[in-house]
Amino acid sequence: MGEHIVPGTGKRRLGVMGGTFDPIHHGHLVAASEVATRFHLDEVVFVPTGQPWQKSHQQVSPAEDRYLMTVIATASNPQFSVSRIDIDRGGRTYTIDTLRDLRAANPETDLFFITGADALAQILGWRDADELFSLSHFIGATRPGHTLTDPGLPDGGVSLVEVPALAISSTDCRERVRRGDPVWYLVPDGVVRYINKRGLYGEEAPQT
Ligand SMILES: Nc1ncnc2c1ncn2[C@@H]1O[C@H](COP(=O)(O)OP(=O)(O)OP(=O)(O)O)[C@@H](O)[C@H]1O
Ligand SMILES: O=C(O)c1ccc[n+]([C@@H]2O[C@H](COP(=O)([O-])O)[C@@H](O)[C@H]2O)c1
Repeated sequence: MGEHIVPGTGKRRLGVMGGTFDPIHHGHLVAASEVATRFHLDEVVFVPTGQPWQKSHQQVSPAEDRYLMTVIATASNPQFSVSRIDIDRGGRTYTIDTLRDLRAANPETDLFFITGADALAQILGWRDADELFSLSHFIGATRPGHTLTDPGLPDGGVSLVEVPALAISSTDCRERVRRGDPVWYLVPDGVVRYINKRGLYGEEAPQT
């Protein structure tokens, strides 16, 4: 365990950044970019959740809005792409389904699932946690306010990596918009404009 580069197998290396992305912010983008460089990834695919079951107690913006914000935020980076698989599958989103589908669509590819320290600490509570590690390597990225520790995950299945710390959360971005405070420079400019255009996070915001 610890920060190390997983030895190459000669296969294509695909990073997978799953998230609710409500909205996507620069913390997500910096984590993906840093991990891509350190782990020599060929591509990072961002996968917005359909229904994030662990956030069922809170209101979540429509999947199409979260998907479009993710496309806008990643469009200028040739190494980044966005997948609709979790949205189009329907129902609650489980990472085991995400990885099975990506594995089926990309047979000659090594998968690297990227999570923040908060999500990494929860993985043993995810559906079919044992099988997750046979489908993908997991990379836990530092996140301000969350300690990056080994939560007892399988040997060799997880790497921890220090990324430049950005104390940004989607929760904070939503609250700032609700209060009328700016989110410029916390999220990409196009995402600020999209939030304004769609009236997200205000009193009249569209809901799922
Ligand atoms: N600032 C950040 N630095 C590193 N990783 C992050 C950061 N923000 C989010 N992540 C990671 O990105 C993934 C997707 O996060 P998510 O879309 O839930 O954003 P969030 O900011 O945690 O949202 P919310 O505040 O609504 O819970 C998770 O693995 C999360 O740990
Ligand atoms: O598979 C699960 O049981 C599971 C439980 C919670 C979160 N996840 C995944 O973790 C990623 C980050 O989730 P979130 O809720 O922090 O946006 C996203 O890809 C989710 O689908 C997955």
